[in-house]
Amino acid sequence: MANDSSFLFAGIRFNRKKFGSDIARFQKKDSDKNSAQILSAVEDESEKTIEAVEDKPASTKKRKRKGTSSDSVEGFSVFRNSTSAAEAQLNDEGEAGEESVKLDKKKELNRQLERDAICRKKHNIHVSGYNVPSPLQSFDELKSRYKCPSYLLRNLKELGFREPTPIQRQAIPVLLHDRECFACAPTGSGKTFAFVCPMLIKLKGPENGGVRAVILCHTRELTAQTYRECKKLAKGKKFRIKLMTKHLARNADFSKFPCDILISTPLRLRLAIKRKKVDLSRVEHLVLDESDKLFEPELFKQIDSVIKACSNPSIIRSLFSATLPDFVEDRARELMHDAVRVIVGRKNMASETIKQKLVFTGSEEGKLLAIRQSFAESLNPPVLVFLQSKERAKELYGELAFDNIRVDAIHSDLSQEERENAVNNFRAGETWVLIATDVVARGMDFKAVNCVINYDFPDSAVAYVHRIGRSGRAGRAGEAITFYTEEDIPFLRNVANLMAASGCEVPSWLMELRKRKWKKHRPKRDSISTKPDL
Ligand SMILES: Nc1ncnc2c1ncn2[C@@H]1O[C@H](COP(=O)(O)OP(=O)(O)OP(=O)(O)O)[C@@H](O)[C@H]1O
Repeated sequence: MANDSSFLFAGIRFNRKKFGSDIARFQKKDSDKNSAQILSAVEDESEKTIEAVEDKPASTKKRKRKGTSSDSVEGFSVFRNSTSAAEAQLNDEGEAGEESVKLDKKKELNRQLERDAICRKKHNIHVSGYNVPSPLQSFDELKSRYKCPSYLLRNLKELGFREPTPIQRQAIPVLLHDRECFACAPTGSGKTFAFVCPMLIKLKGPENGGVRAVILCHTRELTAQTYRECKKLAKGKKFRIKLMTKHLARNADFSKFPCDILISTPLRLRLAIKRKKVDLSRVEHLVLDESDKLFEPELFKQIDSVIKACSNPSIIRSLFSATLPDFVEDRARELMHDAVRVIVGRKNMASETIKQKLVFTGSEEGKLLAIRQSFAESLNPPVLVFLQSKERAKELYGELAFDNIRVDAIHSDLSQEERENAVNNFRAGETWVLIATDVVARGMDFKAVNCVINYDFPDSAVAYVHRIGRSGRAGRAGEAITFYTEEDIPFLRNVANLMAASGCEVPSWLMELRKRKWKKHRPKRDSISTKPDL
């Protein structure tokens, strides 16, 4: 397991055993030799990963699909091989020019390609698409390359962001070049700033005349958190950033008050669209955060109406998540024009900074004993405990509420105010143990959660990755404990695979179990109680 912040700045999934020779190579001091070697390693990979040189910003006014020839990259279809695009650019420019100018340009282009390749290799960034902009070497380049305003640089400093995370290095330039983008990077790796930063730079300053940017999140809690983050990053500039509340969705007329950035759940925004209270035809930036969740059937209708309402032909859409199933990639390709695909580490992986453990509890009663024993031995708050339903969350709360620990619960049966209080108290450290359903499993940034306990086995690999990702954020170490009973054994191998892939030690017998298709495993479980049945 990687320690401290190395994960944050180096991406996930670096199998040290497998790539031992590469590590040795990277550690050599001779930088010329080093970069040449890395470059050749990258070139070796060029059939798998397309690296590209920084290009002029694409025209946003009338974006068309640039070619439909699709090559297979890492098993995925991409829009066009960007290596050939870089060469094409050279040929175009060179035909009329002097031979020496052409040569100089070629050299500069190669140097740029080399720098990009080294940076991407170092940070485990994989890109595909046509003419992918160069990654950021540092936050300083926000100023030198993109004239980032000083208020934003100041806010970055205040927040203590010294270096861009891998997703920020690549996604920010992509969006600043007006390219649509779908991105997958580990939980807690700074995806929010990766889409808010280019949005603020592009919007420049407040303007009247309708909503200019929309961020969609799947829960109210996440919209509130994103709103707060946006405000922090925009401090010093008078952007009108609005959080779509129930009241606004029902009553507000957005044509009557200015709004630069609107943050909403799809349900609330759809309601406002239906009531003709909001006009999205001028939206220039649309972000779908936790995009795979938004594309699930129960939310798809709602986001579809938002996407249709955002009818500006030069809109830039982007999709972000820590998990990117193939069906979302397919949707993204249908939806987007000339998009860039950015993957940090490997898709759908758990974060490497989390120490993961499986605990056999035999029965439901065994789980209750195990959690009590674990808290009695060492309770290291804050701790998040996940259950498969609100009924079970209430039951566990009923059991632990009198155990002399500061415990609270959050689930969909609570009012909005109660949910907000539960989140705020947990953030403030007043609640030590927060019992939750999957309502806070994605996107929520509770700083320094020491341990996530999967009291109930998660119902899918995606749920596992997001739940445990509430811990081990921003490069910090975290812990995840997953209880399992007989009923969960068929799915153990799937968790074991995720554990092994993120560098955790897994007993060999687990890896010998059969793999099962893991779809919505939510068995009926005995109720949680130590009281004898009467
Ligand atoms: N460049 C940076 N340097 C240090 N910390 C950062 C940087 N960028 C973001 N962070 C911090 O990292 C934490 C996680 O960021 P964020 O919530 O955006 O993660 P995420 O990738 O969206 O996670 P999830 O997939 O769970 O939604 C936040 O507390 C944020 O302030």
